[in-house]
Amino acid sequence: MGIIELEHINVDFPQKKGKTVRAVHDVSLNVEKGDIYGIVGFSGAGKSTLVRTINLLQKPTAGNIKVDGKDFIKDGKQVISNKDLQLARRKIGMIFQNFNLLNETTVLENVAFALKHSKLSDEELEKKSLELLDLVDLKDKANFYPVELSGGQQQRVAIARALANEPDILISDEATSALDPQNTQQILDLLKKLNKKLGLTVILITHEMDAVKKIATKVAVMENGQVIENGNLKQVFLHPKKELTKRFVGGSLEAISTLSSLSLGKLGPDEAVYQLVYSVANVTKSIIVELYRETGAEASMLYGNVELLNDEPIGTLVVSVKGDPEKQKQAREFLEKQDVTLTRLDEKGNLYD
Ligand SMILES: Nc1ncnc2c1ncn2[C@@H]1O[C@H](COP(=O)(O)OP(=O)(O)OP(=O)(O)O)[C@@H](O)[C@H]1O
Repeated sequence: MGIIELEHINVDFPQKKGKTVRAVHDVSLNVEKGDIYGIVGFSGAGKSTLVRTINLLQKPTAGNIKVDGKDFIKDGKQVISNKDLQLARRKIGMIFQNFNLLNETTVLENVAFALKHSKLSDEELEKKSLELLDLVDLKDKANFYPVELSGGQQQRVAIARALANEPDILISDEATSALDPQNTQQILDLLKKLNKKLGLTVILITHEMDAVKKIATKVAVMENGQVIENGNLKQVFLHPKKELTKRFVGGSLEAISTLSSLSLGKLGPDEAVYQLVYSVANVTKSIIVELYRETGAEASMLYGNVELLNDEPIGTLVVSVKGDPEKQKQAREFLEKQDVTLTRLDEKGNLYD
């Protein structure tokens, strides 16, 4: 049993003249307790609308929703009372791209605000808020105002506030999108720490595959309101089935920027660029050397990197293979037989089509 079970969810928005927009279309997802579940897709894919159904900030038009064993929606109808929903929502924290902090109050008061419904005394409230700030390493900023903090620090305050009611689930909606790479890394590290330390289940909505690669255990790719591919991160990353997923996986920002800085110019008919993604543990021999030995085709390396995908080393190589059409064919056949995910790229690092 998953902590979040979504079955056949539709979300329709009525438009003028009786038309409707289907923002979420027949989505089923099962999130297990302790998952860091990445949901990726371009802007407008339906990510936010989908996750807002989890706590019924957005009511679905059809489908079933069950959270922590409790039915929220059955056949598109709310079956949880509003009072129970209010309590259940406290166990689902949310953080957003723009932090949503109260700028006229201190960091400490921002966190304490989330506990205003509790019966804690002022003293207990302050103690608990300081503990939460300690958890995100910001105890020393308790009396600062949000504007006096960096973006990354403001997001950490938002995380402390989201944790005030000891939620089981934290929904992060593009929480790192407005941050620079260093602050992004800090927030991702913090989410992973909270996942490990508190057993927090995290839903990570993002348009950046790089964020998902760093911490997610599972991933769902959305397009036009639908989940087009989902599963274990490594499985999806190493064996993407859909073109869009390949684009996200292959769209390693670093590889693309390296390729564009090389300014290769239009590729000739005797040249092809390939991206190879593989598990370092499985591929021990040099594919480039073997390629030459087997086919006589020469490959030069344009980009190479090893990164940790959820703590497992994954290699990415971008190579340019030169040779006449017959050699190209042999080279491609050889590469396809290897234990790698092969994607052909154009001179700018985009998918070749
Ligand atoms: N309240 C609404 N009324 C009408 N259409 C809406 C509404 N909310 C969202 N949509 C539409 O639903 C689709 C999905 O939007 P959604 O915000 O969920 O996408 P997203 O993947 O989260 O993108 P982004 O990252 O840009 O928010 C879009 O086409 C959007 O225009």
